[in-house]
Amino acid sequence: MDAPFFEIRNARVWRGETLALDDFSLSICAGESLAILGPNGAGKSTFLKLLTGEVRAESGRGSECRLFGEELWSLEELRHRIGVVMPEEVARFDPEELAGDAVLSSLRGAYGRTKWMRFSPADRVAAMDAMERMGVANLAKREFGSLSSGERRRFLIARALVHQPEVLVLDEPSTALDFAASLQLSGLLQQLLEDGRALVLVTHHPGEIPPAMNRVVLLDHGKVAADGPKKKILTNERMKELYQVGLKVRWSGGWCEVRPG
Ligand SMILES: Nc1ncnc2c1ncn2[C@@H]1O[C@H](COP(=O)(O)OP(=O)(O)OP(=O)(O)O)[C@@H](O)[C@H]1O
Repeated sequence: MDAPFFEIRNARVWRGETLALDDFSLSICAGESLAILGPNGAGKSTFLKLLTGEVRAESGRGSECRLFGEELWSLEELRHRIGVVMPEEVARFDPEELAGDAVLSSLRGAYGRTKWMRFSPADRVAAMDAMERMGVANLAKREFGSLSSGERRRFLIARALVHQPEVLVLDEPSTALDFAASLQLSGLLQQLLEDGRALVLVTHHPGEIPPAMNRVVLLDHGKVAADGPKKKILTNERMKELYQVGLKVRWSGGWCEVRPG
């Protein structure tokens, strides 16, 4: 059987002087998808940084943190095995550069600026394939800065997919998207799940969790507050406890709707 993609036990993670994750335990199987929710400051980004190797858990005290079964890993290897999509990456591209180069440059670990880079025909096919999967191949020759926010977000996902990663990690992917673009994005994530792609989705909005994603983990004050099938986890009572306001949860066709209640 494959080693779990991610396994952490009894871990503490410090961000500066703040204990961001405490007594933190979580396991994600290879190929498994899940959504992570929690209030501001709950530790979601810190958890993502653990997944991508950007921060490390405190050693000792019986704690353990393994990625792909290993306690030690190289960031270079992780970058190929885990595709990460962070909306703030958009700001790293020259707006005048071709959108397709945003995807190609990912193969060299760069953000655009492909002028002096060499790419093989196979690289170009891989980039085109990733853009086609995201429905943006026809925009490859447009300037990156001329794209809508939703189109740019699709290019970011194509950038991550070009490495054929084992898992795609998305940090609040609908940030700053309008209503229609964020609905389209959720549909796109549903499609990726249906194609067998493993996703780890960090979001503030339960309504963005695609129907094909069943596991939900709630974080609160640096700890796992709940973990399980979404219909058991996203309940009126639990949402009220977590966000300290009355909320009503409804389900429709596998999508979650949360209203004041
Ligand atoms: N670089 C840092 N230095 C000091 N403290 C930090 C740093 N980054 C995060 N923290 C603190 O760690 C805690 C967890 O932060 P984190 O960003 O992981 O939460 P989050 O759930 O992603 O929040 P949000 O929903 O607001 O993005 C917070 O108390 C935060 O202030």
